[in-house]
Amino acid sequence: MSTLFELVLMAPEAAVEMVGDALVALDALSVSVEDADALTPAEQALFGEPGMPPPREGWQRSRVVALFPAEAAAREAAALLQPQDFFEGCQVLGVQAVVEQDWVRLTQSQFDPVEITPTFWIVPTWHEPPAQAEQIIRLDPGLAFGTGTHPTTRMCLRWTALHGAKGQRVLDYGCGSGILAIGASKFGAAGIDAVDIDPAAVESTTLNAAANHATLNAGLPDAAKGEYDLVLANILATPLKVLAPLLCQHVRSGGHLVLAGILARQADELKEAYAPWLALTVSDEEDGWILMTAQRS
Ligand SMILES: C[S@@+](CC[C@H](N)C(=O)[O-])C[C@H]1O[C@@H](n2cnc3c(N)ncnc32)[C@H](O)[C@@H]1O
Repeated sequence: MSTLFELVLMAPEAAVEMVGDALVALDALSVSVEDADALTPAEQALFGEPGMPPPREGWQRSRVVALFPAEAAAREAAALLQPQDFFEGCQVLGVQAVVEQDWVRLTQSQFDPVEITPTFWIVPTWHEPPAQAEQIIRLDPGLAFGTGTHPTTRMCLRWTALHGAKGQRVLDYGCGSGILAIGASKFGAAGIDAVDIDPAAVESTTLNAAANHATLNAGLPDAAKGEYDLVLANILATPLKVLAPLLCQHVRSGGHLVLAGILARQADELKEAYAPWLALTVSDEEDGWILMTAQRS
């Protein structure tokens, strides 16, 4: 039995779906949109009682509730969503612990093996791998962000599978569960650093790497050192823009930068942010999310 953490926010009608996608990208265990009757008295004080006109034009009188396995994950999601210009008007109402329940069983029932390519699969430990799987990442969802169920993670893994990583030095920046770093190891990377601002993610990456017999160094962001053949970063557009000089400086001549967590409509602002160092192009797209990549000359 474990405690779940609930992140509750209000969003403009036009952004509710995108906010939901972003929360899924941050590995919320579930995201639901509730109607106005679900507003607590405190929320009603902020947003008006049910039946009243919306506080602002275009606001949906409902709240978005996302469940996270850890408080740090819920607070990180809140911090990432709040300042996004795309989510302007989005207001975080709070993060709170909710009733204890057997969320392990809950999440297990929601995760099946995930196909990245016909021969590359993410397989929860309680499942048998499919017969055609040649490269397999064994991962139990819920320990940290990154289960392979979101398009952003899948696109990064697919890129690695298609391009290979044999003998390459790889940096997974914002490693979460370590899934991208472990994926790179399955394709021959040698010398992998996986870093995250969240110590729980570093711990989870270490555990998942051991379970997958992947050799890597997991640590906080300052563990990223020098130049890499491949830099993978699946975060969100705003932090990716801030991180542009740092991430580019880690790409060696001839090496690749692979970015995810970007909505299709954010492509131009990302290109602009990276233009002083690298020319990003859109390499893949799934469900409105894009993969942007660049090769250093
Ligand atoms: C969407 S998850 C991606 C997890 C995994 N790499 C994947 O592809 O599924 C983003 C991760 O980036 C981390 N993160 C967010 N901002 C960061 C920053 N400025 N520096 C390092 N890590 C960051 C978060 O803690 C989270 O684990």
